[in-house]
Amino acid sequence: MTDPDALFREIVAGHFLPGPPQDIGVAVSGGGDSLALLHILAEIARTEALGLRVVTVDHGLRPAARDEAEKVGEQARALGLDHDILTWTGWNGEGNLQDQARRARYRLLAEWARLHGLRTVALGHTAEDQAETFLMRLARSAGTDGLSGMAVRRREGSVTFVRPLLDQRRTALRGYLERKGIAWIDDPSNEDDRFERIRIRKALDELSGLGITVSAISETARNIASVRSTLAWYSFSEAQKLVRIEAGDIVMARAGFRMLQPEIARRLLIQALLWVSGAEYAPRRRSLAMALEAVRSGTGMTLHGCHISLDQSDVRITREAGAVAGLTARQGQHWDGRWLLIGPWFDGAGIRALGEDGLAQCPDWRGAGLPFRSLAGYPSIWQGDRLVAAPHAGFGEGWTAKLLRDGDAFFSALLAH
Ligand SMILES: Nc1ncnc2c1ncn2[C@@H]1O[C@H](COP(=O)(O)OP(=O)(O)OP(=O)(O)O)[C@@H](O)[C@H]1O
Repeated sequence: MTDPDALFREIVAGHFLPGPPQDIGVAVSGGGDSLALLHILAEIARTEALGLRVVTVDHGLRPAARDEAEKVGEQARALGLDHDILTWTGWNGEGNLQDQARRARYRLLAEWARLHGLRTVALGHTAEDQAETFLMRLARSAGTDGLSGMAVRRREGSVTFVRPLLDQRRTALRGYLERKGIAWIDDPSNEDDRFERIRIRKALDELSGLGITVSAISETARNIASVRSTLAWYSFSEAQKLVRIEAGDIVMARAGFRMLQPEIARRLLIQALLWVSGAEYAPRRRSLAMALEAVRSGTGMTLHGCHISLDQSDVRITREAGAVAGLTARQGQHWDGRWLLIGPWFDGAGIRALGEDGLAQCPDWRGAGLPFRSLAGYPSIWQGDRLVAAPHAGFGEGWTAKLLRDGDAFFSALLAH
């Protein structure tokens, strides 16, 4: 009979080895899943060239959380590992708490990893987490992206999050901990019916009687993920043929865009809107459907802080001047998250959108090759009400605007999403 503990080690090790020696981070909440992950990794690290550093996020939401984090610290130290506690203090009492806490956690984990030079952070999600995520997304009528579930690996900037236990069952991991005599913490919010995830977890118990089991759902998520990869590949490949980047605009050949399958066109448009606006989320499905219809009928529209316009040959996605009208920045600061202005800075100079009023002062704007409407959303230098320079509209000497968003990122994001 196969030793179940050895099997866990083999499965987890397969995500990190073989390869050159490396140090990885392990995010441990103190719950059973992540604690099992910690101990399995520690066993692997005993014989392999794998360095571990452990981290716990204290969300500051429950008084006991600090204590629990300290307990994780004790376990880590007993294994001879360094442990850090990161504290989140960001909740303003508004919005979806669980969602905000999750986002903050990933942000803190990524910053922590960068600080310690770790390129990889392991997370303890299990097949149950995957099934719950799938059902939650089903409730929101998700498409292929959402129903693909969580990825085993997900890159965020220079840090990759890895979920080596994503195909493993929670009970099996609890069995591992029990065999080793390791105690874990049951988070009381795991019983709190106010949280959707908990209600879904309970519903899953019922559904499994109908054959809608954790493993069936996980397998479906994997099937859909495979379709998603195919769609992502075709989107990338079409983008290579149709898309060019002009200054800060995404421009797509109109005739080619018309010929795309609706799902591919949708993906290209989402990515263009995200790249131009810098937004974290895609627009809602309905808004996107309207935008695609507007492109098809040749009218264009405003969406997600961007303007979609058409001429004879192209579809252009540009920053909407109105969305950046109130944004200002000073020397050395980024404007609209993507522009840096370089030039003869002086006291009192500031950046803002060129706007129609600014453009009216740029007699040579046509020479720039960008439409009037686009140019209005580009950065310019002002001293009070006086326009000093508008690099994209050919106004003012000695100033350049450096685009900080990498054009390649547009194409690679099509593959990643
Ligand atoms: N407070 C935290 N500190 C560090 N890592 C965390 C924290 N919360 C969650 N994680 C990481 O994210 C993974 C999944 O998060 P989830 O919200 O399912 O955690 P959990 O319910 O606390 O479960 P677990 O039993 O895995 O610890 C965890 O396994 C762990 O790797």
